[in-house]
Amino acid sequence: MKQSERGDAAQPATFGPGGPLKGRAAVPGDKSISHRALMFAAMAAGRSRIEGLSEGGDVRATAEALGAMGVGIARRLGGWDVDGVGAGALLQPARALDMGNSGTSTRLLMGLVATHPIAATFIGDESLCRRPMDRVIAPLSRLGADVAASAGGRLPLTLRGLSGAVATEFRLAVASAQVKSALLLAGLNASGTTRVIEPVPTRDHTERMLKAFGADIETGAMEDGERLVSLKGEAELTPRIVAVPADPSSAAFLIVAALIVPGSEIRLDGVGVNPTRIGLFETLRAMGADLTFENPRDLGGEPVADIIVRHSPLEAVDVPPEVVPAMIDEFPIFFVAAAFARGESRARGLAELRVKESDRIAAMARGLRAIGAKVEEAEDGLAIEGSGGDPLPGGATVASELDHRIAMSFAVAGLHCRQPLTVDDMTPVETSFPGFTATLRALAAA
Ligand SMILES: O=C(O)C1=C[C@@H](OP(=O)(O)O)[C@@H](O)[C@H](O)C1
Ligand SMILES: C=C(OP(=O)(O)O)C(=O)O
Repeated sequence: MKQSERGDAAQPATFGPGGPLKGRAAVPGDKSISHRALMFAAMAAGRSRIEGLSEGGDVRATAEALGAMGVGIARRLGGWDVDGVGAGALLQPARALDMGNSGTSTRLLMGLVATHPIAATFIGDESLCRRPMDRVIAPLSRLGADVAASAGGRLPLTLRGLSGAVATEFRLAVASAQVKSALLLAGLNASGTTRVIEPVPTRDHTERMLKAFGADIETGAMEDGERLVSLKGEAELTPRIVAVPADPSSAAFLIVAALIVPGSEIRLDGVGVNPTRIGLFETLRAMGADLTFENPRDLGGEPVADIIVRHSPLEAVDVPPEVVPAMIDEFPIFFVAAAFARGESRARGLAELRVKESDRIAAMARGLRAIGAKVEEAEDGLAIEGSGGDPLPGGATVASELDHRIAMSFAVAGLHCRQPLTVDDMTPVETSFPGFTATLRALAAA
């Protein structure tokens, strides 16, 4: 069920001190890669097969929207078959596309619709309706798409695309893989070459997967160090088999849980370790984490490894600004790790966190203070004085604010508090990590 349909059935849950975390856990398929696998398979004429797809609410929103535009998507024998229509062949949806809680679904699908001669209305839950869409509306309008949005460039909005768009060059104003990907998706059905210049590199799953689907795409560094992605339009993608790695952003919660609970040692197999995604793992290592990658290998163009992590005393760290894009979704759980480290950790340059599923700077500062951590909030970051490995007091109820990553971060923090804490609503977790609470409890009970 998407959050926009859910009503008010909040599910509070309590997390408290218990035993060390031990054993292995399965981590769901990468959410970013899953969205892209569905969309590129939709743009390839013929049947593709996806193994390991995320089955959380966000990726289901993408699948249902593509289904409403004529793409055949069915779960068979533990994987997903996608009957793609080819670039340019999406059909006019008969109903509004419900994006639930998912920014990636919204922005990437807006890109796809922009170069199809159809009109689509995008709706979403309360959290998604607060998030800025101007960052895609403005460049897609340059391609000729017509967008009627709610105040402030927000959802609900209706986007009318066109066929025969002429490709152009874009320079990203915000470091955003979603904007980059929206423009490349639009470029698939434009004539000529789409060029996207990124001043700061962001996750590159779109580039890797488009290449694997047979697109004519090139990436390279420009003289000033900026990154340029060029994609030839009117692309004919070839259907293929896609294997989706386990999501490093989901693995992050289990990893930090094992690091902060004394005596823990866990193993997570087949996790994506794409360099544009592992800023948190590098930062944790710099803090002293015993975190190793075994059996590094390639899975359909994406690097993966088995991750072994053991409880470790953590030292405070200043997160270097250049690492921020590679750990953009991991700041909530990084702040939890910092709250148990020795010394003051600082991270700045995080203004984007204020426009995610919640204002993640404010939500984390409030919740961490409520459980007894010392936190100083800045407009674009946080400073946290850690406990030096001691448990925090806990004993409070914290708000997940329609944000899966806030909910999971406090669930983990509760494992090393003196008094159990309550997360007021765990339902948002279903968007990216169905079964998270059971997975965490099984590791702690092993
Ligand atoms: O492209 C993607 O799949 C994503 C990019 C990031 O968003 P931005 O591009 O808006 O930073 C990230 O926060 C989001 O969870 C997924
Ligand atoms: C920001 C996130 O996702 P999205 O933008 O797709 O809602 C996230 O998963 O942390």
